[in-house]
Amino acid sequence: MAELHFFTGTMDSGKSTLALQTNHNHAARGRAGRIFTANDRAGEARISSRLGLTHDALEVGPDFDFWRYVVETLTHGGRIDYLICDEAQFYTREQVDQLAKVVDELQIDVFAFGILTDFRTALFEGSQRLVEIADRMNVLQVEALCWCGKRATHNARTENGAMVVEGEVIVVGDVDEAGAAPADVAYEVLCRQHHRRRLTAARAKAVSLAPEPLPFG
Ligand SMILES: Nc1ncnc2c1ncn2[C@@H]1O[C@H](COP(=O)(O)OP(=O)(O)O)[C@@H](O)[C@H]1O
Ligand SMILES: Cc1cn([C@H]2C[C@H](O)[C@@H](COP(=O)(O)O)O2)c(=O)[nH]c1=O
Repeated sequence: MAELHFFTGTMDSGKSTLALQTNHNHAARGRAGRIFTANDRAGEARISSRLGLTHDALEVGPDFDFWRYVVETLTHGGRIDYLICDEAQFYTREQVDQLAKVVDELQIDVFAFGILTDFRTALFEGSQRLVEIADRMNVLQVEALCWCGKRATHNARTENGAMVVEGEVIVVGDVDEAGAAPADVAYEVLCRQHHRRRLTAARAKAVSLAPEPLPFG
């Protein structure tokens, strides 16, 4: 039986790497797949992992119709055994419903990968629908870590180094490299406590280096 799988984790937890590994393993056994992504950092129609792997992909815009694409491909003699769907948080609710229909009506496996919540801690539309209807939801085993060493569960956005909690939901970006100058817009994974306190690694360092107040009054 085909299934709709949803693999989730914070940014930088290995989702795109797993997406490309999944594709590799299925393709190696002669199965025919299609790879989709939306707004990848590497640019349109590319899927990229921080481990250095990249692959061509089909770009999913807001009007893309998975059901129509698959039916038209099959009608024209193409073969599809599975779909790899990266950055699935950016898909619309309707597109996730189309993926479920592809699984149920055409017996094609779908492997979807995406972050669950945005920088404000609200569910993304595509991820919410995947949580609601996926056959299996898997949290990635490689844990991204907060600067304090605890498991990171939240994706924080920074603007010129300062954490923000208001703004556009979709802003493509990357996590800052340790020690590098902060990008205009970047992301940092944090545990809930430090996300709640807006305590990024840079701010924690600045606070710890601040001189102790003199013990008067
Ligand atoms: N230089 C490195 N050596 C080993 N592992 C790395 C290196 N750089 C990145 N990684 C691994 O790659 C993961 C990020 O993979 P990626 O697929 O890009 O994540 P995601 O798609 O979830 O944002 C990191 O959590 C880390 O485990
Ligand atoms: C939290 C958050 C993230 N994004 C963007 C930033 C990246 O381009 C992707 C996540 O990619 P990854 O492969 O999981 O690292 O999503 C966003 O647009 N809005 C957000 O709130």
